[in-house]
Order: sequence, then structure tokens, then C-alpha cells
Amino acid sequence: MLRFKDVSVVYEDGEEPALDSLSLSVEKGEFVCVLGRSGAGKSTFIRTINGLQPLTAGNVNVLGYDVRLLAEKKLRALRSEVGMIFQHFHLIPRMSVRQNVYTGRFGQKPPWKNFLGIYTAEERKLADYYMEEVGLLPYAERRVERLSGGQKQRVGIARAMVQDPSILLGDEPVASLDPTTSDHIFQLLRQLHEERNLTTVINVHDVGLAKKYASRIIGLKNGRLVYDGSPIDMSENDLAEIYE
Ligand SMILES: Nc1ncnc2c1ncn2[C@@H]1O[C@H](COP(=O)(O)OP(=O)(O)OP(=O)(O)O)[C@@H](O)[C@H]1O
Repeated sequence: MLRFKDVSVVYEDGEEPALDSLSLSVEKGEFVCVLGRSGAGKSTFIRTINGLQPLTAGNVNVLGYDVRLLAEKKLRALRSEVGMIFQHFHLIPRMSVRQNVYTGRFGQKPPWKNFLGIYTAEERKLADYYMEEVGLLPYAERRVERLSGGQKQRVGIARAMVQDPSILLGDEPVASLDPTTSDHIFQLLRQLHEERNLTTVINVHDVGLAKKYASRIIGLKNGRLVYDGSPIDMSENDLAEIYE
């Protein structure tokens, strides 16, 4: 499903590589949490998966496509298979929950239909379904700026899910939320992961959440893989290796 082969990313003004010859595969149905200190390369790793981050060397294969070789049109098609949720939600504050959720369909339609807000009955049903799933259907017409952080992230999740993705990525999706809300968000992500048979890759700072919800943990340090295994097998030494 995802294959990284000797992937390196060096930023223009970066001294050290953000990713350093990283090779790994993620299979369908895995729920992967990525751990690492600040600056370890977690965000860079996530962004290479949907082609948001150009590679300096190596290649990334997603759903059979070599991301590096994809022309813009094919890259758009690939991105419609990959849902993404962000730390700061990336929502449109003055628009309603429903309108924000609809923006998840943008990759699937011509721009003029998005501009005019034309959605099929199917799309409306899908949006209602996911607003219900994330517990926000009663707030569908409320402006997003009037929601709590946890509710905003639920909108972000519903927006990603209406894409009907096969891969779900999260770049620190709970970093700005309190522990209880974070746990609820992970519960929801895990539930959607099972229901939709997703492949999920999420960066997280909270080791407890990773241990509780991941089927596999990847530990990065200085852009290199320093742990790759199940949460149960992760020892104190492994953690020290990741965070030291
Ligand atoms: N746009 C950029 N330009 C230059 N250097 C960058 C850029 N983005 C990230 N870096 C550098 O690349 C390295 C990896 O950054 P990255 O954001 O992937 O780490 P991270 O593990 O996600 O960190 P955090 O947990 O703080 O978000 C860091 O040294 C960072 O300073």
C-alpha cells in the first residue's frame, strides 16, 4: 500500500536531512502511529505520502503509484484517495460545519461545481452520514468558529472521510487538544479505521495514545527509523532511543 525506498528529504536551508534514507512499507489495514522528538521528521514523512513534500532522493510508492513520477493530474487523483487531518484543523472559520465538510469533495469535482456549491444527492448523504458519525449533525449549520477544538477536529475528520479515502493521514491531529478530547478523537479515528477498512498513519506526541490505539509504531530520530514494531513490544529502552 505504501512503500518508502531510501527516501531522503533535505530542505534548501536545512543542514541535516529531514528524512535520511528511510525504507519501510505499510500494508493495508495498519494503524500506524509515528513517534519522535520535535524535528525528527514526522511531518516531512507524512507529507511525502500525498506528494506535498518533494523528495531529494529515493521513491515513495502509494497504491501502486510512484509519487515522484506522477504528473499533476494523476497526483490529484491520488490525493483524492488520501484523506488528511491537521493539527490546526485548516477549516474555513466563517463557514458552517456542513460547508466545511463539503470541501472534502473538492478533489472529486470540477472547480465550477465547487464554486457554485453544487452537490449531488449522494454527496449530501455522505456528508450527513459522516457528520452523524463524528457526532456533529445537530451542529451542521453552525459556523465552525463557534465550535470547540475537539469539535473542530471532528469537522476535519468528517471532511477527510467524505473523500472516501483508502488512506488516512494525520499530522499531529490532537496536539492542540486536552488529554480527554485527544483520547475521544483517537477512539473515533480507530472506529472509522475499522469501519472503512482504512490504512491510517498518524504523527503523535503522546506515547500513551500511540500505545493504546496503534497496531504498529514507527519511531523516527534525525530522519532515521529507530523503532518499527508493535506497541506491546516497545520497551523503555526503545522509547529512550526515540526520545533521547
Ligand atoms: N520548510 C522547511 N524548511 C527548512 N527546514 C525544514 C522545513 N520543514 C521542516 N524542516 C526541518 O526538517 C526537520 C524535520 O522537520 P519535521 O517538521 O518533519 O519534524 P517533526 O518531527 O514533524 O517535528 P514537530 O514534532 O516539531 O512537528 C527539522 O529539522 C526541521 O527544522
